[in-house]
Amino acid sequence: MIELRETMAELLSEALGLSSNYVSHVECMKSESLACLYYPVCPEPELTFSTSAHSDTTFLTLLLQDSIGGLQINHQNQWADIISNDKFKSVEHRVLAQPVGPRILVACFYCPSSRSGSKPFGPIEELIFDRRANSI
Ligand SMILES: O=C(O)CCC(=O)C(=O)O
Ligand SMILES: [Fe+2]
Repeated sequence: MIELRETMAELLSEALGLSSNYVSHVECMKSESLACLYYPVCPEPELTFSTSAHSDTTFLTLLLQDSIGGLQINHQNQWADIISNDKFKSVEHRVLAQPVGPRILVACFYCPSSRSGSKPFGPIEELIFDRRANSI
């Protein structure tokens, strides 16, 4: 997972047009926690959700899931992502209950290091769009 984090940090940095070590350097995904999720078979999935709509507060979530399905994302809502200044949004998603299964997956949540305490994170300076400079 550590190697995967380093690779993802490099790819995310480059996708933002930043130097490849940028995300790693600011330590916004320095620590990770794993959750093993188990969704039992639901006899009446149309009456409920496995997980209601939400967006993760982590910097990045990676999922290793089986073939049962059910995860949905919402492209319509405009959620602000203060780290990448809206370039990467925290996508709203939910999980439908399934009449088959169980559904089993592992979620890895990447967060700033707990050792960085209350270190504030703001928009990446290089990504701040100056409307005044572009209005001429
Ligand atoms: O079960 C899933 O596919 C997603 C779980 C999830 O959204 C979460 O743990 O934050
Ligand atoms: Fe989630």
